[in-house]
Amino acid sequence: MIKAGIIGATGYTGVELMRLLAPRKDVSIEVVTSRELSGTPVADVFPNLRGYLDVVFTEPDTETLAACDVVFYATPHTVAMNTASELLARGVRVIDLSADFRLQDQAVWEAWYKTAHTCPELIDQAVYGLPEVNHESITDAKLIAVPGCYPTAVQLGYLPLLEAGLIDTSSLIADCKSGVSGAGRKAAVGSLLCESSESMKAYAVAGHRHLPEIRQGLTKFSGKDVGLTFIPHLTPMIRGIHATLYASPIAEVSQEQLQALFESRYADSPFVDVLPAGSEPATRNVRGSNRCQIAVHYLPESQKIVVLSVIDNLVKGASGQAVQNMNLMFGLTETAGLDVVALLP
Ligand SMILES: NC(=O)C1=CN([C@@H]2O[C@H](COP(=O)(O)OP(=O)(O)OC[C@H]3O[C@@H](n4cnc5c(N)ncnc54)[C@H](OP(=O)(O)O)[C@@H]3O)[C@@H](O)[C@H]2O)C=CC1
Ligand SMILES: CC(=O)N[C@@H](CCC(=O)OP(=O)(O)O)C(=O)O
Repeated sequence: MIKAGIIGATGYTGVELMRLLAPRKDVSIEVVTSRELSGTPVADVFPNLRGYLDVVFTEPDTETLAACDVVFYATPHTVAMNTASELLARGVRVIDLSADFRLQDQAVWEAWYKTAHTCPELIDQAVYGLPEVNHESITDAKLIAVPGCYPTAVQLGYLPLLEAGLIDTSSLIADCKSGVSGAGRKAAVGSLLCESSESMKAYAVAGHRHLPEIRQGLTKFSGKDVGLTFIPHLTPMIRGIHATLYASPIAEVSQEQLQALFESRYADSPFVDVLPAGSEPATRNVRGSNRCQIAVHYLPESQKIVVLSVIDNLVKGASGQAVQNMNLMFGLTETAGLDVVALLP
């Protein structure tokens, strides 16, 4: 039985971790933290978990958390970097859903997150938790940096093209849309129903903190510098990321060749579903599931490749991917507890 702790269990990703882990017979959720709701039973706040999880929120406390085999940080950026090293020193495996250990260049991280990194010595030890790329190293990892939601959708979409060296890397364009749960559960005017429904807008056009994370991954896949324009948009849905990715081939390509490339690259990836040629994936078809659905199109008239990639930001974009990493770290079946069909409608 794997003993698990969740720091920040009242946020959207924390609640999603509880939803995915509570029914499992091979995992026991021992500690769930919330500073605000310490002392309150989980089911009083989240009645969907009644009968599945009989624990009480507690204050985050290293001593209590150290009794776990694995601790998930479902906390805002800059929390994990202050206490993860104590847990690791006590033999606990750490899976961080925030960005504290995602960027390998400390200076770049500090520039984008606008603060000094308090635990730079762990940056090199952290494994970037994208199993479709780092499957082997995740198995041996003690500390996982779970990728961000946009970076998951964008990297999985561009990966086969970059590894195969098929596209011009100097001017990639990632046009991305997110549901409002991506902004977290904290009260914020922009997340109010009256502000976010019946409307759609781009944001962080001048620079979003996922830009360096995506660029870091794409550069590794291609072995070349990558020029990337990444524009996120807020859309009036709760869950979902839709990424439309543009690329120019450097030599002649065909739809059949691209389709075969994507299908063979993801043949052994249980959570990447390459759709038939001509498909137009929708976020609703991955809602609540850990799947990334991808369609690749070649447009002969403009000579552009367009990849469409959709995920649920809270599942493959965060908590589901975190559980996928846990499964690999503990030698379990990669799909354990994640074989869930998307919710429709
Ligand atoms: N929402 C999404 O789609 C995605 C989120 N992420 C990342 O996952 C992390 C969590 O996101 P999300 O669930 O949306 O966030 P929320 O804002 O919904 O929840 C944050 C949680 O962290 C706790 N918390 C806040 N500050 C601290 C602190 N200093 N120490 C301990 N606990 C703290 C809060 O509880 P309390 O204050 O009561 O302690 C709360 O439970 C973030 O880093 C986010 O960037 C990644 C990918 C997608
Ligand atoms: C819609 C929305 O606000 N999305 C968030 C990104 C989601 C997320 O939390 O990603 P990180 O883990 O990297 O922070 C944003 O743009 O800030």
